[in-house]
Amino acid sequence: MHNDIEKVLITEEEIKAKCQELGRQLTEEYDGKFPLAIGVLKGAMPFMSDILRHVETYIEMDFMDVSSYGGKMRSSGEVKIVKDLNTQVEGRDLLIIEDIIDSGLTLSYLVDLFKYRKARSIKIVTLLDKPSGRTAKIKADIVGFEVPNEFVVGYGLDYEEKYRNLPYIGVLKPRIYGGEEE
Ligand SMILES: O=P(O)(O)OC[C@H]1O[C@H](OP(=O)(O)OP(=O)(O)O)[C@H](O)[C@@H]1O
Ligand code: HPA
Ligand SMILES: [Mg+2]
Repeated sequence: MHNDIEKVLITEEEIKAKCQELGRQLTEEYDGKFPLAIGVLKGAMPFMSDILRHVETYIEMDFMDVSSYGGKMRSSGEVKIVKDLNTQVEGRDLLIIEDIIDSGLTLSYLVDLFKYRKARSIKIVTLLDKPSGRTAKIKADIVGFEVPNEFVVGYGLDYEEKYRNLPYIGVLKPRIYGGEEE
């Protein structure tokens, strides 16, 4: 698996330190508010698990499973709800947790949905931001790292459902996705 990676963009140590830093920031932001943290499956799972362990105030967790890439490298443009929340969001302070904002289509769909459901406030924390991929008008409130215009894998992010369990963020060798070898 590690042999499929051409280069590491963000190391395991850098991710750990960032989760600590952002967790502290969220503790200050949400102290006394009991927000609902919403993890966007499947990609946000490792980041959500690591960042929330550094949030030292009451927080509720729920999950939404949406998919638009279907394991591929380009968004289908259509966001599908695979699993909805179990929690009512009306009047709640929401914290959406994402692994990456690329085109922004997933998050703009979710933000619209939660506004329609009358959330009190909506904030977004994302581990990665790829501004060059953006087609929808959406911005995260908290960003871990900015990444270049490359397809990245690891720490939740997949290519054809593989590599989510890598502890770092990297770029695949071109032969893995059928490109030219370097
Ligand atoms: O900004 P966008 O272009 O919408 O891309 C970001 C979304 O795409 C990926 O999810 P995907 O649909 O691949 O589902 P997954 O998390 O199950 O891999 C990623 O986890 C984000 O949720
Ligand atoms: O760069 C990416 N990698 C993996 N999944 C993704 N979903 C949106 N962008 C990406
Ligand atoms: Mg995916």
